[in-house]
Amino acid sequence: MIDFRPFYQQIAASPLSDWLETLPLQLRQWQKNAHGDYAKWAKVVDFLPDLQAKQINLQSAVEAVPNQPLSDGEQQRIIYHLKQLMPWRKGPYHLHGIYVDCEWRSDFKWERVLPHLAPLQGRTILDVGCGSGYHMWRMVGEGANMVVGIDPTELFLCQFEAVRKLLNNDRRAHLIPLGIEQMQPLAAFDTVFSMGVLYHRKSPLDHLSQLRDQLVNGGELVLETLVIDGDVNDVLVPADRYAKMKNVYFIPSVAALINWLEKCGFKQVRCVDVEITSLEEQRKTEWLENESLIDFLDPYDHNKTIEGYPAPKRAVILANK
Ligand SMILES: Nc1ncnc2c1ncn2[C@@H]1O[C@H](C[S@+](CC[C@H]([NH3+])C(=O)[O-])CC(=O)[O-])[C@@H](O)[C@H]1O
Repeated sequence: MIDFRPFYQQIAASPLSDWLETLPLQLRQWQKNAHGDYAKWAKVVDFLPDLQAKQINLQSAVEAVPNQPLSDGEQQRIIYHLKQLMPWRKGPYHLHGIYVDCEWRSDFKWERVLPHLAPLQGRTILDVGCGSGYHMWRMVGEGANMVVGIDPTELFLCQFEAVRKLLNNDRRAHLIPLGIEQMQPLAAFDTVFSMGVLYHRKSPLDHLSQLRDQLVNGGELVLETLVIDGDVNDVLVPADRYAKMKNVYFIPSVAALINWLEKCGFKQVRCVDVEITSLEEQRKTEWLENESLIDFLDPYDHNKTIEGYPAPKRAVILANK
């Protein structure tokens, strides 16, 4: 089982120390209700070997460069264990010569976002809905002081811990298996990321307020979400599914989103990027058995989802508290 006590020790003398009022009890409760396969997935992390990498590169990729090339047998053993944690959605990871080619090229998103950010050097960062943690490692690569991700999906916690183990057990990033709505307001993070989460929330303005509650005064919010074309009053609320996803609630226009952020008290709200999701960024690989973007689009018109809605388009918005 994954041990969170080292994290408690690490935050005890940090700006996050108030979190110790609620976190240990919440995680004890979480453990009781965790997914039936959690114990099996956590064991996979234990089965992975303790390899010492010659170099860890987190600046241009997420990569552990091996001391010496692994034998075919060793590589196959690690691939076997990592594949017990499929589907691998967010990546890619280069781990001791093994290329974990995930469904998403999360590096594409990072390249769209990074040039616009206040420098991450020395910052304390929260990544809400961090998935397997790909972007957290890239934040560490930019010199962040501490990166905490939260994501309630147990499989992603185990993927994150597997990657951590193969990155020389790096303890500059941490994944806590909670939803944002469960976090006490800490007002302690210099930068808060919420990427790919807003459209999954039933109450988007509450989500924005919860993100604001985690920021220090003057801190920066990085919000990335699905958008539609339109003006300040245009918001799509899909009738049933959107791109085959059951849990999509609100897809605003950029103007509507900026209005929401301002209503929640954010300042200097600005849109820095809008991009249609490409078939190069989200696609099927040998690291996932499920369908991918190509199956979610109208086969005769890739500008539409299979349900007839506008195809996925994503905006990056920055704002300050
Ligand atoms: N209440 C919640 N609180 C926190 N996380 C949540 C919650 N509900 C769902 N999630 C998590 O938010 C992530 C959204 S994926 C974005 C990953 C990454 N950020 C990316 O930008 O590539 C996008 C997508 O799958 O559509 C998943 O990992 C959920 O488990």
